[in-house]
Amino acid sequence: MAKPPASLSGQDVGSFAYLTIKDRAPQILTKAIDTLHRHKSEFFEKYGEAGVEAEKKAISLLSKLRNELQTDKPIIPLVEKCVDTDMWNQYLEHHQSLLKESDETPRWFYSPWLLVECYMYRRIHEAVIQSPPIDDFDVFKESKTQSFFESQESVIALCTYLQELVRTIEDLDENQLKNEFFKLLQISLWGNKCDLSLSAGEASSQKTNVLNSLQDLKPFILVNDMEHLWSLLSNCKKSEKTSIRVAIVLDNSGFELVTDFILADFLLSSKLANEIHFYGKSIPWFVSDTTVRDFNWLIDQVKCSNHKWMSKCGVDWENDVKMGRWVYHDHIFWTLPHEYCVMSQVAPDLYAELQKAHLILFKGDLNYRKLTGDRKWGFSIPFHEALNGFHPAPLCSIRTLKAELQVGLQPGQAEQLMASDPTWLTTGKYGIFQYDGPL
Ligand SMILES: O=P(O)(O)OC[C@@]1(O)O[C@H](CO)[C@@H](O)[C@@H]1O
Ligand SMILES: [Mn+2]
Repeated sequence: MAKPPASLSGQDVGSFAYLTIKDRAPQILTKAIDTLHRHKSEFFEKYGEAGVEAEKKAISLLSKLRNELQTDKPIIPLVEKCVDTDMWNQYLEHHQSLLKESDETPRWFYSPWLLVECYMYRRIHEAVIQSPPIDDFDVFKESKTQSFFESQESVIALCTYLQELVRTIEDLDENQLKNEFFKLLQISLWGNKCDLSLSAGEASSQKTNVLNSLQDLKPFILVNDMEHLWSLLSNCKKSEKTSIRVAIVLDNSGFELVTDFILADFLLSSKLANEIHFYGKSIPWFVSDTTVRDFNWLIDQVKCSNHKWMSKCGVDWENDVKMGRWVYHDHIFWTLPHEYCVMSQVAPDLYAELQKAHLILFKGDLNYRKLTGDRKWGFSIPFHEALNGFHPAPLCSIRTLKAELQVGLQPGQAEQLMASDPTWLTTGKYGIFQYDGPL
């Protein structure tokens, strides 16, 4: 197989990668510092003077990190011993060894964007865990919570819609069921517009009822493989398999996670699946990504709502978890900088787990970058080729475009988009359902 193309990187001045490292990353660090500041009295109340000292330490570590980034210093190894520290440091060494010839060292604006961006979030985590007793503080929790509360109206609309649908689901014919499936897939796609790292942690929520906008948003779906997903799951259902397992590799908490839960609930209620396995992050990640705490917090919030249908959803979802129909997993691989084509070597247990699924849905932009290695692929090379050997089970990326990377387009499609909207790759305005697997 030909060598894959070069990685996206901050070396390309003016590129989205470059601008993310130059502008968005320092803003995210500043916001994290500010959040710690604002919680000072809370730390004091909880831990006394030790809490205040810890807050100072975490802030000084984050300020140092911001300075390293802004002055393009070498990427240094992690120091605090954790389950993933050796793997991280080995990966950094590996990158160092690739550069031996040229006398370079891995640096913020020089190394692959995927590596340095993941590294920044891993260093934020290191700063916090090096600062006990506040070492389990999530600097992004507030933004995630805010994005959920600001989307309340949409959440209520979706929960009400779902409850009505589930009540009459037995009466739907094949075609109606398929239409509902497509609707909820699109809700989950557009839910991905609401991530917080693109807006540098500023509010990003869903204020309008997205159900009413689906028709208008259709032209913005650049690759639409929803039919394949329907064929796959409806054939599984017809073959009366004892278990149909769908894996959802989660992205953002808040509104997007609600849309994923709505889809998951529908998959079970329609018997298109009978087990949903969710994969989340084990540490705070890319501002808004879902951790187990966010997962449980959200179900709790939905349950405690005083809106009848919203709270019914929360009760059902909590029950799905209790009964093992919904299973949450985390694995350190999701917060390593590796592209997914090396998962079978780096995390064979996770790869084997994913192989058990009949379908894997990968939510969001970062998952797409890792699926395709975050490389400068041509716009029309096949998705299968960009996956570079990563085929644990039939899979589909559900993502709005927020990075200068897209494969599998029709010849001429990218050129047309570029002419009509030069920002098409990075604003989250366009989306895809891109499938790879047997047809
Ligand atoms: O994975 P998500 O939540 O859809 O997006 C993550 C993201 O905002 O982070 C990076 C910018 O910092 C971009 O790759 C991408 O747009
Ligand atoms: Mn995200």
